[in-house]
Amino acid sequence: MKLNQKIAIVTGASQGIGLACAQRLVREGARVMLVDQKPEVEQAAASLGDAARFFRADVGVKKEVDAMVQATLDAFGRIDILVNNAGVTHAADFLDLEEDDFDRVLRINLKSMFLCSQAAARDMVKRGEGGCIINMSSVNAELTIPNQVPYVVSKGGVNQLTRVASIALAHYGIRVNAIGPGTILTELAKQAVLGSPEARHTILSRTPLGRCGEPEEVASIAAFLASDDASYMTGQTLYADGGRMALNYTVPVRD
Ligand SMILES: NC(=O)C1=CN([C@@H]2O[C@H](COP(=O)(O)OP(=O)(O)OC[C@H]3O[C@@H](n4cnc5c(N)ncnc54)[C@H](O)[C@@H]3O)[C@@H](O)[C@H]2O)C=CC1
Ligand SMILES: C[C@H](O)[C@@H]1OC(=O)[C@H](O)[C@@H]1O
Repeated sequence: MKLNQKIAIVTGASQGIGLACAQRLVREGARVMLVDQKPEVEQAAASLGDAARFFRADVGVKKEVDAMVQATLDAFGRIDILVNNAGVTHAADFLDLEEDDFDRVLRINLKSMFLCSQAAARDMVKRGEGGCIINMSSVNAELTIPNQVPYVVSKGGVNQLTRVASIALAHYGIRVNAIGPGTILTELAKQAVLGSPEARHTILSRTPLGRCGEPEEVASIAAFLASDDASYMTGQTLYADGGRMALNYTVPVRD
């Protein structure tokens, strides 16, 4: 139980990687505020028992982020860990992409992480006992998917936000790191890149471990980064992608 009595916020926690992170942090002894815009977040929190609460918010809206932080302080009295996980994608070719779609993805995937980090860090600084922020980036911070322009742009920004926030907050004992998953078996990936056998084959042909990842294999990294086992790590992005998805290298796909 490496996170005994720590208080965590996990955004995008109704399903997928976020829910897996909340489950693992609870297993490690933390108490967790699950945050999501979807009503399913209530059921997700209920599945975790007394160690969890829920708050519905659009984390790309400052007013709702401030309310999320206040609700966490009201419920648990402090914030030790923030997992910025909420994210969306939008598929469109560069020349067809609409401004509103670009803005929406950047607001949710990148601006939200700034808003949540600033709001949580202000409480951590006030309390003077340090803290930990974990941003959910992606291999797509470095590997481009041509028809997912705002997604790859947002994830590149997440890596830089992680670095700049880590420098700004180090003096206060607040560590800021990111996780860069490869293709993980969630609704997002199923809709974005796993929609056909051909698409799945393409991804697996560039994945040396020969399979997509499970949400729990990302959650274990979040639990590590949140714990004192990572006490000397800040400003880093840890990739969990089954082996770098190299552009020209392919591996035999084991069906
Ligand atoms: N699934 C994958 O292959 C990979 C996912 N990621 C990242 O992991 C994170 C989680 O992704 P998945 O679990 O796959 O997605 P998902 O689509 O299964 O779950 C995302 C959750 O975030 C919530 N959400 C979306 N916009 C929100 C907002 N404005 N406010 C609050 N909640 C919001 C959704 O309601 C949903 O419950 C995302 O940041 C994604 O970019 C990164 C690499 C790979
Ligand atoms: C939306 C992407 O295609 C999905 O999320 C990621 O970051 C991985 O590249 C997945 O394929």
